[in-house]
Amino acid sequence: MKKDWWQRFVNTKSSENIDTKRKKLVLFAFTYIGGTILVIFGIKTPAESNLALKVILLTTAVIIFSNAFVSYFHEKLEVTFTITGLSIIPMVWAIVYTGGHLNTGLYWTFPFPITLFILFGYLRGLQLNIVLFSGIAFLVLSPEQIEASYRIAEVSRYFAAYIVNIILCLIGEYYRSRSHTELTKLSVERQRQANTDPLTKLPNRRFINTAFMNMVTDEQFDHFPITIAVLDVDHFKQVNDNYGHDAGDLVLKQLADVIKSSVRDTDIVARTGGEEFLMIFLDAEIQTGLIIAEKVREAVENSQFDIQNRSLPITVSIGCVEAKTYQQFEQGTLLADKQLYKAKSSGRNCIC
Ligand SMILES: Nc1nc2c(ncn2[C@@H]2O[C@H](COP(=O)(O)OP(=O)(O)OP(=O)(O)O)[C@@H](O)[C@H]2O)c(=O)[nH]1
Repeated sequence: MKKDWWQRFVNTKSSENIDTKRKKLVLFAFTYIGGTILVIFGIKTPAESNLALKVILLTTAVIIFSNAFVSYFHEKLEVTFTITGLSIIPMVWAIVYTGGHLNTGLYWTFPFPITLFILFGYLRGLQLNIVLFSGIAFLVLSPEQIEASYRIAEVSRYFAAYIVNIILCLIGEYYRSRSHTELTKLSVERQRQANTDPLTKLPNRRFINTAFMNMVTDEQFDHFPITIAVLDVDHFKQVNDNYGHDAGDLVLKQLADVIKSSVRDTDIVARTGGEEFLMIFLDAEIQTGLIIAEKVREAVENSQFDIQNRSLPITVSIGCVEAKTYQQFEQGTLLADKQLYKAKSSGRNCIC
């Protein structure tokens, strides 16, 4: 909690989801369009003259169709992308080896570089494209080893066009990925600003009501019981009245540091109002919560608040309640406010 509280809560999931969605759409488009073409050519390829090609085209179609279908039922999309991506490579080699339909094999290799870049990103996509291209080059340059026969002029034009295709796809994917990263950073920074109190740099009320509330209501949140403690500066109006608003702001900044250094790293301290702070002690039943709150109260009482070459005495009152479930947490801040009111009525500089 003391440093970079935001790192604990930063949410890049929505941006990752957008990227995964894009890959998924490409995968489905590739599967349904590419798979249909494979089936058509698989059926058209005569079994007597080209059984191996027929089997490979139809088998790849079955793999990519069933892979896309199964992906509706599981979350591990990376596995889906890998299976489809890797099944493409031997199929392309087979097309080049046999020459494909009417010896047009080389022309059908052009859509695959971009598919690999989209499914695997620019780095792994480049590695897989190098593997794919090396295999194609080996086959094309070993005419005596393969069934297909390609003319020399056709092969050299093909290499030039295919390499240009890979380079353009690489450039496109690289800059797309870079702009996606930049946009994610920008969005994270905006989220951080929207959830941060500009004066104390602590989380603000918005953070508690949104990001933290989402975390608490998540099934995987296992930090109950928690103690909710509302802290309010005593007679803060007098600080403003006697020393000015800027001096009051300085006190609030120093106070934020004192509170943060008095609680545990796992605890949350937010500025939820003018001179009001909310502390959330995780894995702390009320007894532990009261001990931490007392530590905070004492630390504030014993701290020097240096304003205009003077040391101001500052005290705080704190209201604490325990929450064992997220439903209790929702009610917790209201109940803690009532406890705070009791502490104020009991003479301030105390905890209830
Ligand atoms: N400097 C400064 N003052 C603020 C800020 N937000 C609220 N305040 C002031 O905090 C003071 C709160 O005063 P009150 O609500 O009367 O409470 P109090 O004087 O602290 O008295 P008790 O809470 O009853 O002990 C007001 O003078 C507000 O103007 C802020 O961001 N900066």
